Amino acid sequence: MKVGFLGPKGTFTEMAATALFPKEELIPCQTIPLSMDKVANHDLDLTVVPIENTIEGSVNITLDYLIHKQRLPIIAGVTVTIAQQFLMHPVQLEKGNQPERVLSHPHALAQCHDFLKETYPDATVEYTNSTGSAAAWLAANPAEPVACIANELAAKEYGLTVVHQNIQDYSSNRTRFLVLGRNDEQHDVCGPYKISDRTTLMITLPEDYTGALHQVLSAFAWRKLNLSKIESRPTKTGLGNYYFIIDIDQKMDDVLIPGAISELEVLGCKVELLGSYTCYSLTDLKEKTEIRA
Ligand SMILES: O=C(O)C(=O)C[C@]1(C(=O)O)C=C[C@@H](O)C=C1
Repeated sequence: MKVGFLGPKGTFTEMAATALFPKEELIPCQTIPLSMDKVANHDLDLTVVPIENTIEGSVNITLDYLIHKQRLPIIAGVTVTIAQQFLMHPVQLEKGNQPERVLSHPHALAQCHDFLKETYPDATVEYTNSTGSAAAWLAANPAEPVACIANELAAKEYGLTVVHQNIQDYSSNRTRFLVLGRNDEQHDVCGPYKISDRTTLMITLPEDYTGALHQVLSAFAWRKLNLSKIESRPTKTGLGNYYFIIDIDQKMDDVLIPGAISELEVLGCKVELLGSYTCYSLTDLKEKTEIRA
């Protein structure tokens, strides 16, 4: 089986993909949308994509591409501890150079904002497609006084030195990833620690309907269906038009969730099922060693 991830080697997405699919062929992709296109075109069987981070919130590119461009079903979820490291090329360290620029993925740079402001206030930041691609750039440009933010896997992969460890501004830094597949195929995911089941729905409210969101939430509340996330994103059709992504803390059943969906449809809402799946966790494995003191 071919499983895509945001490449190159050494990204957090690769960590998530390796944990869920240790025996499968993992294929690095340049961007998240490209990995989703490849699943739709049958070049890949599955892809692993970041969806939500404890510090930075939703990964909008994933959510928007999933909703508007490639509606791939969600097969599984996995939460990973995110420990960011400040890396430099050993050649630069031998020369005693300070970094003039710091490269990384926008989410990784945002997760380390306080650290950068306090420790390297004069360095400019530059965005890359992933933490791994920032590390790969450093490896290919040893003469440049540049640092990057990436993980320990990337330091090993690209021969870089960890100058500062665990530099994220909050020790509880976690990212949740989704596994996306195709409608017509079933896949076994073998996660390290199962933590919960989830059903994700996309709900579009009828226009100009007073109290619509309240009624939507009531349909879940009186059935005692626990919601772990509710998120609004623009429909992209006009200012003020939103849809809601709702995560319910259980798998699709025969009675409660179908009942809530029917009730919402009677109210004029459009309800689409994005997936009903198991969530795994990698965070318990390294929790104690990776948290910043
Ligand atoms: O650049 C990476 O290493 C990624 O896997 C992407 C990504 C993200 O999109 O948020 C994943 C986890 C971390 O939060 C930082 C970056």
